[in-house]
Amino acid sequence: MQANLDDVLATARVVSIPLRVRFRGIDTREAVLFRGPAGWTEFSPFVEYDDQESAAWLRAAIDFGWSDLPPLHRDRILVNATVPAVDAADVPSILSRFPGCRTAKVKVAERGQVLADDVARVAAVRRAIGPEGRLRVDANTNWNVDEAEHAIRALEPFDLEYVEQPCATVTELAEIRERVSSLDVAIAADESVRKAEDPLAVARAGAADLLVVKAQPLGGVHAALRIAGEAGLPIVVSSALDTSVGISMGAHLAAALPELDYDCGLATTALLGGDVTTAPLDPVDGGIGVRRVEVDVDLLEHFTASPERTAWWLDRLRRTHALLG
Ligand SMILES: O=C(O)CCC(=O)c1ccccc1C(=O)O
Ligand SMILES: [Mg+2]
Repeated sequence: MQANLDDVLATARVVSIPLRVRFRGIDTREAVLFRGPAGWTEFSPFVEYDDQESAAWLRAAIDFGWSDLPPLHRDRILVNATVPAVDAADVPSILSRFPGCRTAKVKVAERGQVLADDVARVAAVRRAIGPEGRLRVDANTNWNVDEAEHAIRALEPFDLEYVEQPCATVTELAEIRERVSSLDVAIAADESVRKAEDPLAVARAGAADLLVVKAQPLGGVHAALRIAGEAGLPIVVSSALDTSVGISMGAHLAAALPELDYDCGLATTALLGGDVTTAPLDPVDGGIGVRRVEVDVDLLEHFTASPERTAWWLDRLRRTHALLG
């Protein structure tokens, strides 16, 4: 499962796809697509990530394009709607992009907003999905322990399945988990897995009830599968605003897990204003299929990044590839 730089560059195409809604401060998503013997694959670390962090994303891309897949246990993955930190009034139109999804994940603790904004947004989502819907929130590390406790108590009446990464550190996660242990709200770790020196530290510390696992930052389907197995906690597979090619990587990871009790964060093509394939892995009836994706040359052309951005990405690809062992 080695791919030299020339193999990668031979088919590499850089795309720039507009987002339908601003998400984590960006309104355009850039990605490199390339093809290995096993099929199309994606390299799309966020632009601010350094080469060291991006190396795991390249390892993942090469793993998906150059190696066989592990045995799969399912051919469809139930997915959550992903609701960015929008105004409560915009919630119904966001949710309409996720047909059939029984679960919604809502971004909270957005910088520049206040708790009342989160309460209003979460209330709007609960109203839209009804009492049977499953509702989870993601704070992306943005609360300290006191803020997290205050917010979780304010949001708890809307019946939360879990709170994803309420605070930044494993120590803080352990403390907030302890403080809200009398409430029926689980604590999930995301950044403490995908950005950690040791992705298993949070599980070992007993600081989370479940783990969010993403294929690209963890070095690929095989590496993420190993980490999930060693963690011994329930897993939610999620993505990073990938094109359908990157989502396909996540879908195969989700399909390879022996147990999958939670809906996955793999419906995010619904937030993109376009895709690289004519058969996208968009959510249908609350789920996505598990299959590889063939790119469409006209769509690659349509979303081709500028010469400057293309040069930037190919340069990044070269530097990052040099870091692989
Ligand atoms: O999990 C989901 O519903 C979608 C993916 C998602 O939220 C996400 C997308 C890009 C970067 C970070 C995150 C995150 O989970 O924190
Ligand atoms: Mg998250």
